[in-house]
Amino acid sequence: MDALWMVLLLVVPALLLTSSTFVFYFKKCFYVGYMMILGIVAMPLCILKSGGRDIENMRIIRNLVRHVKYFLGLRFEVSGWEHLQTEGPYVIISNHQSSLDVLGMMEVLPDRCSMIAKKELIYAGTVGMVCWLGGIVFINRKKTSDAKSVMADAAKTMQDEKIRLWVFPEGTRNQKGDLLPFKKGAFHLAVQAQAPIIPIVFSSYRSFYLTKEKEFKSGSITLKILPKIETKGLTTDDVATLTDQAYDIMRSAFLEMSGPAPLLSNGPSKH
Ligand SMILES: CCCCCCCCCCCCCCCC(=O)SCCNC(=O)CCNC(=O)[C@H](O)C(C)(C)COP(=O)(O)OP(=O)(O)OC[C@H]1O[C@@H](n2cnc3c(N)ncnc32)[C@H](O)[C@@H]1OP(=O)(O)O
Ligand SMILES: CCCCCCCC/C=C\CCCCCCCC(=O)OC[C@@H](O)COP(=O)(O)O
Repeated sequence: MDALWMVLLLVVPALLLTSSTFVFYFKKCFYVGYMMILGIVAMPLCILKSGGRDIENMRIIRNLVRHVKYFLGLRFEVSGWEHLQTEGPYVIISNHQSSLDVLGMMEVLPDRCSMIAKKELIYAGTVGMVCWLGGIVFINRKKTSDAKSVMADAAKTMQDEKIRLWVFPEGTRNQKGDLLPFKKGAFHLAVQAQAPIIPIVFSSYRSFYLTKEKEFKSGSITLKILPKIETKGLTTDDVATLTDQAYDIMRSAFLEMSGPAPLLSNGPSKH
């Protein structure tokens, strides 16, 4: 009997831990489960601090999430901190590879900064509730007119309440080894708020995180904060050029940091 227990308690987990597929699912489940638990901790803290939905809750969220990287074996190296030393509102734009991006965001998230997210995220259990408490602006990606009016309100709030917003201009997650063409919302937002844009580029996750191959190893991620792009005096007519300008800057930084994209069957097209 004792021998059987020995096998169950030691040998089976040891075998499982040598399977990279098992490690992949284990780490992913751990990540979601642990973030849900952190959500339970965050909710009362946020409500006690500010009584409800408030951008100041992002400080609590940032502090609670920062250690999660250690459990997953991830390291972040950040360069260009000086570019975040900007007073007042701005729009941060970054590439979006996975829900793991949240860990990188929390490494660099400035004060009074929330995000734009798809509205489905509000239903993600305690994480969704915490997103709401942290002042995340939810948009319906399928209804451009609704998304535009929500973002126009957000531009006004940015000016009135000196708020920063983080947007993923690709509009969805992407692990193709290159950036997707940018949507224009982030740039309209910056022009409407007359606020600068600060691009942040995450290096590729492909050396440690491969969803198709079911691999999730330890790894290191570089976050490169790039110089701000001014929008003062720009109007709606300038949005297309501004979008192209930001795309070119971020794409070259991404390729430089991560190496060229792997060959794709139908390569990414610009806009
Ligand atoms: C403590 C523990 C708990 C853990 C606690 C975790 C906490 C923290 C987690 C947070 C995590 C967040 C992570 C979320 C991550 C996502 O949810 S990513 C997905 C959601 N985000 C986005 O989609 C943002 C980017 N998307 C956009 O900006 C898109 O432009 C929009 C607004 C959705 C519209 O989409 P679209 O129609 O497909 O796009 P697009 O071609 O750009 O626009 C169509 C036309 O509308 C125009 N237009 C677009 N936007 C506008 C605008 N705002 N004003 C005027 N015109 C506009 C365009 O110019 C274009 O017209 P033309 O120039 O062609 O004539
Ligand atoms: C309808 C349910 C929405 C997702 C539920 C996932 C539960 C996540 C729980 C813990 C993970 C913590 C990080 C949460 C933040 C995740 C944000 C995110 O990455 O959303 C996906 C969105 O950027 C793009 O989605 P699509 O690939 O375009 O679709």
